[in-house]
Amino acid sequence: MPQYTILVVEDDEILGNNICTSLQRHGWGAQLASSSEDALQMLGKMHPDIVLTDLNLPGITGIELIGRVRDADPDAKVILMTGDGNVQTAVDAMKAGAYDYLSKPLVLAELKLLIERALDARRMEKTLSFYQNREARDAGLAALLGNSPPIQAMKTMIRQLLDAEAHMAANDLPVVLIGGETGTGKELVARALHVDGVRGDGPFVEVNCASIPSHLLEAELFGHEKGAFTDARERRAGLVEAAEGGTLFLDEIGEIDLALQAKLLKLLEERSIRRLGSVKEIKVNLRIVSATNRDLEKMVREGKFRSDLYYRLHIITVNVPPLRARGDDIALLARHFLTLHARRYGKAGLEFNADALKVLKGYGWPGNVRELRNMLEQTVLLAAGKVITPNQLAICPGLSGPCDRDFHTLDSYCMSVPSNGVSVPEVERDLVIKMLDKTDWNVTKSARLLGLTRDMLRYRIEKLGLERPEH
Ligand SMILES: Nc1ncnc2c1ncn2[C@@H]1O[C@H](COP(=O)(O)OP(=O)(O)OP(=O)(O)O)[C@@H](O)[C@H]1O
Repeated sequence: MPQYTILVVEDDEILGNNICTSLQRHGWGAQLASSSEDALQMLGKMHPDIVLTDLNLPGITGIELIGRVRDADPDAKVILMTGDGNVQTAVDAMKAGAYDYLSKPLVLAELKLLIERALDARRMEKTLSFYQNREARDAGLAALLGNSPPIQAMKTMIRQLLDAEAHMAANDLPVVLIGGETGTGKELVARALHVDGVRGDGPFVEVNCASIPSHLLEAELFGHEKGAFTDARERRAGLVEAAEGGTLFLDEIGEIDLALQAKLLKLLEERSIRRLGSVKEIKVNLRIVSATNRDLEKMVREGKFRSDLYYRLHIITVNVPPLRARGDDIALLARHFLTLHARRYGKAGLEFNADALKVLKGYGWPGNVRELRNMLEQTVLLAAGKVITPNQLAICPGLSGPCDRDFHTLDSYCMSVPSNGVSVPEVERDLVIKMLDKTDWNVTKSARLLGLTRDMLRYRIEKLGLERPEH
């Protein structure tokens, strides 16, 4: 199925069919409507990316149709084909909300270029609205709960940084590297820097460098020209361009390979990119924040991470403390997530008893805040009464106390073999779900921690019919 669809509205059937054939030859889906009325009916079923309409149509005119399409499907881009070359018509079309216009007789190469541009714009808007919707759900620093000394010290440092940045030029903000174990809240910190900072009105574009295979990451980041590689059927802007005026958050920066590291260095140094297959430099104006749970210094020593990139990335470093070092914040966060999940599952009034709080505080939390949140979801789901006791907490009692083990070791500690037998497929399912929860459905990371390849894990996710739960 073609990735993009175009609805052509043209009452001259021969011309309309010719346009559709030409568009299909470029790999786009195209359908013909011979009147505006037909087009409006097809709109609901087809949800085209682009509506290419003639001006002079019987019944509803092309200009009127533009407004109707904008009302019915605001995401579709409308291009008007005008026969008269009249400037006023073009102005009316743009006022009505057209993306652009073309004069007849059509030059197919021009039409193709215009459609590529409109598709680019549409893709970019989609990306931005996705990120902006996500962003709207989260506040800035206020969303980072916790009053323990290490969290307070971190928040103070962030506030000082934001204060200093308020007096700086927006395109001169220092690059920030956020460090900390998995699940500590690095992404929340990155969002806080964005939302509470001078670029708060711009987009926040997050790229998880670990979840995109490295051969695709470059194209995702920098975009590509048509034909730059086998699958590059369209010209596409990358996520760096999508972050223009806002923040580019490179999560799990330690996972990118050395070749791409060189390109990132260029972005940081020259603030410009080149789409794959293009010779044109595009200047970008954005703030770069990155995060990692890896020891980048060690990676530099081992030759796995470029030292020049490392020095560029960590001009300012924010270290997010592990949950086990946050004392009373554990109880505060636990109560917060208990209330949150209880509301979701319609189980108001849940509370921990004193022993449960003691167990929570004494546990090592290798998966940090994410583990606490996920664990409590299960607790709430299974809770029969109002009071949560230690045995309702899905943590391994043997792990109470500081924990410095990795996931592999941890899970092997959690294994017990019931005397009435165990089903291996069930264990497999359980293990996959637990690991995906632990990594917030980061397939690459889960695969690594399970000792599988990404494809093997993907296969299992499909086979087991697993879907990421909505939060
Ligand atoms: N201080 C906090 N207050 C409230 N929620 C928090 C806090 N810290 C983390 N969380 C929540 O815990 C979860 C994990 O946080 P986040 O994704 O920011 O961690 P991370 O360090 O970026 O993880 P990873 O290293 O795996 O990418 C999220 O749901 C986040 O909202």
